[in-house]
Amino acid sequence: MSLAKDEKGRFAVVGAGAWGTALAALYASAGHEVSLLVRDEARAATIAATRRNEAYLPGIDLPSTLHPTANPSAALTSADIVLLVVPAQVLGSVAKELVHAIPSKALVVLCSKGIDRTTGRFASENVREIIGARRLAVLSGPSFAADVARGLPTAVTVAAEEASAADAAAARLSTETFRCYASDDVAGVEAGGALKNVLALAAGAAIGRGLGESAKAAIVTRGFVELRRLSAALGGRAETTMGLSGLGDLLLTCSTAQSRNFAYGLAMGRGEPLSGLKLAEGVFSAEIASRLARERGVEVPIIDAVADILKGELSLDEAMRRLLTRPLKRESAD
Ligand SMILES: NC(=O)C1=CN([C@@H]2O[C@H](COP(=O)(O)OP(=O)(O)OC[C@H]3O[C@@H](n4cnc5c(N)ncnc54)[C@H](OP(=O)(O)O)[C@@H]3O)[C@@H](O)[C@H]2O)C=CC1
Ligand SMILES: O=C(CO)COP(=O)(O)O
Repeated sequence: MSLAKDEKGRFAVVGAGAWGTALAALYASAGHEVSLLVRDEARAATIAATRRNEAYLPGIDLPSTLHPTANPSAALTSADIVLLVVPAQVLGSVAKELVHAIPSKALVVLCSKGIDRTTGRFASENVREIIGARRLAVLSGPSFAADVARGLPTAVTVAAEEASAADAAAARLSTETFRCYASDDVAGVEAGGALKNVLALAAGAAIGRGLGESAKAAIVTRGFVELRRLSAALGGRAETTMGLSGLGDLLLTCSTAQSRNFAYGLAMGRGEPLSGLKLAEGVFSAEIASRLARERGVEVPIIDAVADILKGELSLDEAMRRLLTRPLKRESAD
């Protein structure tokens, strides 16, 4: 049940990076009224004038009905749906800064995929006390910004604490090319979105180091076991990890250098410079994911290895040796 064609929403998208711009383009193309809140005034003016966001979505024409602005109240005042699309590490501060400008009845949709490394919290936990849980939803699933901005089809999960609120949010966020499945498993959806990024670093590193597709498949499969274990320990349901924001996004992100996390892992594996690479959320989530697992007594050897490599405490070759020489055991999915 998506919105009827004449039921148009007033969307405000906060964050004009790749994903924010893509979602703004998606909803503007679907006929909704859309404001895109850009941090920098000059960039907002350039996007408005050129109908392009070359820094983040090169070569993609943006609909003329999308309104870029650097003015928070202009973007937010009349919105009935607000999408927060900034990196996980700044989501809390951005929410605090804007909360007074967000209309009290607006649905607030969190689109970041990561864990705040200072608080150890996922997006909804971080923002709940600022915005209020009742009007929050999270959106996650296999969705490269460039694909969505071009109008290519995909399906994602939209979660909210109440099942009926999730149904309503999924209906409002679905378009003809963007199919939203509803879920009331917020923890599971957020865990899937954040942990797949860490595992994509490992998959990319294996390919970059020349270990081959077989090694990558083994890492992705055993990584998925870790995702399932840790998600369950954090309150997520098993069926969610088998869905779009678990297996679905893991497969996408571990399969191509179009993923910034996979590309970052590739560069790590090749020993190439890492500075100047695009946002790879897994880099910020790895150590805290490893800590959350340790605190809950959950075994996540691949996630631990990624965290140790990023801290400079382990080489890739040592990491592979460490993984391959763990005590042999029966294969188990949990
Ligand atoms: N790209 C994708 O395909 C997808 C991304 N996501 C998730 O969405 C989130 C955002 O990713 P994405 O848009 O791709 O990232 P980008 O790096 O492309 O863009 C980040 C955006 O956040 C803004 N920003 C950064 N810091 C702040 C701050 N302190 N205050 C306000 N704005 C800030 C940046 O502004 P400025 O340009 O001024 O620095 C920029 O507009 C991530 O968690 C990512 O995992 C989810 C699904 C798909
Ligand atoms: O989350 C994404 C696809 O679903 C985007 O992945 P990257 O951030 O690795 O590019």
